[in-house]
Amino acid sequence: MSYVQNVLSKVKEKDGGQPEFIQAVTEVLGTLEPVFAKHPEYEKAALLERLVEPERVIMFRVPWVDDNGAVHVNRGMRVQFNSAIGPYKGGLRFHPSVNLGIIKFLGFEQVFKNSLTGTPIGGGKGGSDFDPKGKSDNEVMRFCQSFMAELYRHIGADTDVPAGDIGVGAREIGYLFGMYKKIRNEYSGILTGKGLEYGGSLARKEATGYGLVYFMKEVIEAKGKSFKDATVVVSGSGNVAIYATEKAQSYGAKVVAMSDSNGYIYDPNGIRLDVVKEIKEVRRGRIKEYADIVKGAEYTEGCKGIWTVKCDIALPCATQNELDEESAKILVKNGVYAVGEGANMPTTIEGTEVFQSSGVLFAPGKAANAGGVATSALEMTQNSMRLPWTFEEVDEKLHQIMINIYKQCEQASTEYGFKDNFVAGANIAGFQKVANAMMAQGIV
Ligand SMILES: NC(=O)c1ccc[n+]([C@@H]2O[C@H](COP(=O)([O-])OP(=O)(O)OC[C@H]3O[C@@H](n4cnc5c(N)ncnc54)[C@H](O)[C@@H]3O)[C@@H](O)[C@H]2O)c1
Repeated sequence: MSYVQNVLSKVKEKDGGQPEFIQAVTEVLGTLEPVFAKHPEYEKAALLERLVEPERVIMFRVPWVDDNGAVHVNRGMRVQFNSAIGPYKGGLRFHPSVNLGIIKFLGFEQVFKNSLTGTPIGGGKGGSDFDPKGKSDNEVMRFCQSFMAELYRHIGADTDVPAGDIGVGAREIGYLFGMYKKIRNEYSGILTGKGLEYGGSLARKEATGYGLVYFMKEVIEAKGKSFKDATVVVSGSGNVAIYATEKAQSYGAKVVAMSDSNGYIYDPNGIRLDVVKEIKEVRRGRIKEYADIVKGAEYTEGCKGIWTVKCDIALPCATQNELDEESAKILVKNGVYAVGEGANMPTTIEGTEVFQSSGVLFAPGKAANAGGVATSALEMTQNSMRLPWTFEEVDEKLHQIMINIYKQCEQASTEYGFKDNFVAGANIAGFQKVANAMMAQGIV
């Protein structure tokens, strides 16, 4: 058994109850064999064993009181996965599905993604099984305050800088930041995704979606294709989905479908993003309402059906494992030629294999959606300088970062004999920098 396989089987044994984490480790390690063949010194330093073990896992109780005076208790956690190249950085997710395995998978992915951005940030992730859906603003505030009353001792501008993720948007970041400042009496950039009035960065909101499209532009243009007049399907209708749609439309693409966790809308005339933004960003409603407002649009219950909509480019931007083998086969049959992951690990391993074996250009999330965290790093830079950049400055830097990530993936995949395999390219390029830093820093 090879060193890589050996470590993988140990992870499966030790973390058997964490399927998403095992999936993420399997996917990454599966592409690293040639790197270890070239670098036997990594095995001697037990590099992989160290890489798959978080540096620190913090788990804590989050008690809070609802508007009726009832007491609730949720579980909070922060996984500080790897700080070889910078302070831990990664989002907080508030969703009932959150458990340690999911947060570890996200933290593990984050290590490589952050490395790819070329900015000095390590990998971490956190969250809670709290569900903000249906809660009042005051309930969300009390929850966030209780969450930060514990988290504050573990984070810091040079230690760990969390951000938003599913269920953690501008409102939650504001409440979390306010509580940190009150407890510490310190005004520093301990969270990103902040409001513009208190240290946030212009273009952060747009960054993940825009970055995804910047990355896919490089991928498809290298093959002589273009977003102009391409038919695009975007799953989700949250932060990533909305701004991926906006940028794709600005390049002349026709986005015909979007979804939420209940179902999807199909609009043959092209999605009207102003309506989606009104429903999702202002009213916090359901995507279903779109079909009541826009003539000619249809709503279908069940979110998986979105992958039956014929398209040239698919951008899964909702959640993990939303695109499985069956859906991948339908997309291929319908002529999809490129898939770019806006969400983290939205495609199952089997789904990815379908795309790769069918010659579909497949861009994994850790490269394609890295624009969000890259811009968070730019927010950290602006906070340290105490000087904000304009929207155009940030957007230009983001665009350049995405082009660089594409180039790194391209070079690494070609160097190791995986041409056009962006999964291998992203894993190898992301890994290499972290591995070199870990080797330089000794056994820690
Ligand atoms: N926001 C960022 O900057 C960022 C950066 C990198 C990666 N991501 C990843 O992108 C994904 C989306 O994040 P977001 O920030 O847009 O979250 P969000 O909460 O703003 O939106 C998530 C959207 O997905 C929908 N959804 C949930 N489950 C679904 C399903 N099974 N099918 C269809 N739709 C479903 C929700 O209704 C919502 O519209 C997550 O995987 C997240 O980890 C986000």
